[in-house]
Amino acid sequence: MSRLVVVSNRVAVPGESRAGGLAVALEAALEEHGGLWFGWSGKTSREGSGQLHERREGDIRYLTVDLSRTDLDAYYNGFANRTLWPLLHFRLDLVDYDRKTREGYARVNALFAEKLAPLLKDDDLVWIHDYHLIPLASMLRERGIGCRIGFFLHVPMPSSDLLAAMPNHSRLFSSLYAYDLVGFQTRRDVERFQDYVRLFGGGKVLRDGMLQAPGGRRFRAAAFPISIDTAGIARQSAAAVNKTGIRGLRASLDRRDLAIGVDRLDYSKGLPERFHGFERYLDRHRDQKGSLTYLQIAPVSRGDVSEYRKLRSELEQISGHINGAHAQPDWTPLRYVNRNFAHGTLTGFYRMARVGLVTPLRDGMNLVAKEFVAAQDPEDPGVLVLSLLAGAAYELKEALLVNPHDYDGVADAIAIAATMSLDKRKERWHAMMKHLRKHDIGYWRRSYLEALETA
Ligand SMILES: O=P(O)(O)OC[C@H]1O[C@H](O[C@H]2O[C@H](CO)[C@@H](O)[C@H](O)[C@H]2O)[C@H](O)[C@@H](O)[C@@H]1O
Ligand SMILES: O=c1ccn([C@@H]2O[C@H](COP(=O)(O)OP(=O)(O)O)[C@@H](O)[C@H]2O)c(=O)[nH]1
Repeated sequence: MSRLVVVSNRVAVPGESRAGGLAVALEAALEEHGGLWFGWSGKTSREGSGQLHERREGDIRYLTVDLSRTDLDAYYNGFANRTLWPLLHFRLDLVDYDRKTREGYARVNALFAEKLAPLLKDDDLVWIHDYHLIPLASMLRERGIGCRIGFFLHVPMPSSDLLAAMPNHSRLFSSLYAYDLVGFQTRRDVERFQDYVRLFGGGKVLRDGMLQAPGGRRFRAAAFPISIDTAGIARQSAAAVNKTGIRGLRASLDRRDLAIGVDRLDYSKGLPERFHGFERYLDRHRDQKGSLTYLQIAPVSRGDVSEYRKLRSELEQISGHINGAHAQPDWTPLRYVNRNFAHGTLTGFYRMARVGLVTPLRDGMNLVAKEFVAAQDPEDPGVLVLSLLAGAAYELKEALLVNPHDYDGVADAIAIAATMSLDKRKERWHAMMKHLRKHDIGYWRRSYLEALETA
């Protein structure tokens, strides 16, 4: 079996790791193959970029690199999160294109290539993750690396016209041609990438997912929808019931039902729209008023990027307005919390909720949607209200699917979810759980790595 080398912007070093599906999946893959996980250390250094940190845990070697403040600002806060993130989430209006941050992004990718290339062997399998590292394979190839290299894009691939609106787009996106396998979350993302290659990228779409770059190099593009540790989350949520934090939330609800949302504070997650949808629910379904409390957990994310700071103050304003207009002396309709919670606690919260609200404007997948389903009590499952514009909607078809821009539709879906009969709730939940049991995180990584091995 080949050694696996995983490269991602964030590395879940044991002890420092943030809970999440990706860490679980990649750790299990590295344990199976033995290997190396390489990426940013999460730290800035006054001595400049390049200082390496190493840690070993069994057969896994974690190698991380510090970045200077200037490089981090250009690469992560700049080009990755102010240019590529909005572009890939269909938000041309928010794209800030700047040659300087683009150079910083290229510089950090080149630094990764320089540190990684000497460590690679011909029979390694290299798996690079996400929009932070698009040009990395081409930079490794320039340094003579010939082993199999795969890429997985965790975020959406937008329409090709949007990609083509970015200055110098082909220099960046044609660097994807250096991979052997390019993985996307959904079939639609693959189709949109094929359109780009055909219409703007000078390449050809062949049969069976194969693509041909202008120089004749062939590579494959396919969908591998990421998932969760379904069985693990079901066990974790059942065990969470008696934890203090969970009991505290239940007691505070005073027998009211709970609706829950869990999202990084990001404009792609559609939080202002969701708040408006909830307010519309309070207005349109007065008979239900006072029977449902909505808890929105929204840990601050990318706080150095101005759009994220603006969003935070916008949400504070809307949540204050909703509670001011609708709260009663003994009931606050919306609880808005900017804290990060451990996975073990979140799964207990999900299980307690009658309604799960996942309404992004665009999302590559959205693991919270899948976690919400897996965490439900089989005897009394809650209902998922899910945006049609999340990757997860391609699989979780028995959720109540909504368009997040349609506030009335979101409002009515909340009302339907809150009053759905037990039989209907069970029927929908069983169908989604059946899918998630088979298509779990292990299925995702096995299918990707098998495809890369045979690429
Ligand atoms: O690393 P951050 O800047 O703090 O952001 C966290 C991650 O956000 C994005 O997640 C995406 O990946 C999920 C798993 O595939 C997917 O379900 C979700 O739809 C995506 O938004 C980002 O792509 C990651 O690189 C970040 O680490
Ligand atoms: O307070 C929190 C909020 C979120 N999460 C986890 O962060 C991940 C978010 O993944 P998702 O795909 O939904 O969105 P992303 O943030 O990656 O865009 C999920 O595993 C959540 O359980 C967490 O552990 N604590």
